[in-house]
Amino acid sequence: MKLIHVAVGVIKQGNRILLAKRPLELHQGGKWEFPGGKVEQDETTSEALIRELKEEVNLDVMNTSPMMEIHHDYGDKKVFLDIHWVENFTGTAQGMEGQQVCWVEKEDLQQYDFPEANKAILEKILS
Ligand SMILES: Nc1nc2c([nH]c(=O)n2[C@@H]2O[C@H](COP(=O)(O)OP(=O)(O)OP(=O)(O)O)[C@@H](O)[C@H]2O)c(=O)[nH]1
Ligand SMILES: [Mg+2]
Repeated sequence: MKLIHVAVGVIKQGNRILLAKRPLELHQGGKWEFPGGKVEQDETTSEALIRELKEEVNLDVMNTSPMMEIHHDYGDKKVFLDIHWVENFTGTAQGMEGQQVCWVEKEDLQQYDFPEANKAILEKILS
């Protein structure tokens, strides 16, 4: 099975984190996620994330910093999530692909339904 390298951004503004809802037709559709997407050839994780965050939520990101890496096997798909903190950006978040986005207080994150692989990310954010 192919391994998918994904750049994932935990976008932070004060005590709030940006979440986006995955479109129903996609893998893990209907769940909330941290915005991001596949890393393409010849791109660093940070470059991929900066590109994806512009495309998906219209934010202009200056830089990102590594937070953690997660390998997860969904059975139908294997993912390598390369997660970065994103704290330096400008613009107003909006779902450019019609997806819902929202800023959520850290303490309220556990009320949202995330893909299985995201458990460890939540623990890290709350630690
Ligand atoms: N962006 C993002 N992807 C996540 C998270 N957690 C998680 O398991 N994933 C998985 O990472 C994979 C890559 O997501 P993606 O947005 O780049 O790709 P996609 O499903 O849109 O596929 P496509 O671009 O081929 O249509 C998906 O299988 C998704 O389920 C997360 O928090 N954020
Ligand atoms: Mg994506």
